[in-house]
Amino acid sequence: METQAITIRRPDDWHVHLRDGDMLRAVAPYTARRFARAIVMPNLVPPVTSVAAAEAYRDRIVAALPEGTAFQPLMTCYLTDDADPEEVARGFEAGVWAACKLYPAGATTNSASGVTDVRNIRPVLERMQRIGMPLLVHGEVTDPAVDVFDREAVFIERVGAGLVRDFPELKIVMEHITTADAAEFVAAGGPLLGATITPQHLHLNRNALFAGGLRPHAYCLPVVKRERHRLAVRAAAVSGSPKFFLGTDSAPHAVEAKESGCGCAGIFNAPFALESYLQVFEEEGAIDRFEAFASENGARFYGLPLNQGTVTLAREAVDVPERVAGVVPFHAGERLAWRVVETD
Ligand SMILES: NC(=O)N[C@@H](CC(=O)O)C(=O)O
Ligand SMILES: [Zn+2]
Ligand SMILES: [Zn+2]
Repeated sequence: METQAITIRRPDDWHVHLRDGDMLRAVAPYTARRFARAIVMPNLVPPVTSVAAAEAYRDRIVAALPEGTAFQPLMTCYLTDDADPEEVARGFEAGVWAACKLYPAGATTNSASGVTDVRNIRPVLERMQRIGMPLLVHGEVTDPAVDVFDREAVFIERVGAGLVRDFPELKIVMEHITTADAAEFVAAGGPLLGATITPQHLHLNRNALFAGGLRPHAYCLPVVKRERHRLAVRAAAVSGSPKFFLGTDSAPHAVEAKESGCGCAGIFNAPFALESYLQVFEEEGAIDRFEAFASENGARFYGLPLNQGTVTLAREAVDVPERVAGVVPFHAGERLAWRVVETD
């Protein structure tokens, strides 16, 4: 008989953009109502590069949530060319930072201060390797000669493979993987190499960008790819391998910033993320592997305890509104098959 409901251990989101100010207050509750913890991206303006800035941001996140919300933001350090190994280690050892984030300069939203050449951060990476601090990677080259759709695969060739070779004891997460190349690279690596997977890269291929006209709300980075890549990423997500885990990359932008002559990259998927992922696991005949992907693999990779609470989803249709918190959510106007009915 068809599964009618599923209860899983309370999940974590291993990659989210909570933003700041009014946007933070508007969107953070959607992450906190579902996830016990989240790895919070540091690409604010200015970026979160110091321990003091991370602590202040963490306080603003907690203050943005309803009183008594049990949600733990896990902060990250935005690496720049002149990142200081001492500051990085100090923040990690003090329990402020859970990881460092590598943005190749210019690769994505608010990455202008990112790293221009990984050789510039070798001392930081050596230190991170020594203290067991994970490196989270936006894995795209920025070379304008490289086709936008090839930037992840070329990053693996030019940068990723070297990182894994030169830092064999460093925990590395390839964030928001989008290609068969990335899925294979991660699967072939050792246990210290993992990857996060977003809902949009499981649902959409690049046709979605042009379905009946230009679709800014399907635009994120890395951009969605060909169908064969979507299928490879789906296969990785449902494979049962502990190397792949949930990271929504929920990345809200104001409607005017998306629907523009030069629209921002990012999809706001926090409100219905679990419903969206579960639909994919069901389509792939892998409902029994959903809990590991959502609630276990990431925590084990990071070396953190598993959560205690649970979330229950039932087979009940839910209509995704056109706007949530004033932002267009992923799946806007669509009907999803599963609904969260209980969290405790
Ligand atoms: N994913 C996106 O398309 N956008 C993210 C940045 C990122 O994760 O690369 C954002 O901050 O808007
Ligand atoms: Zn990114
Ligand atoms: Zn992101």
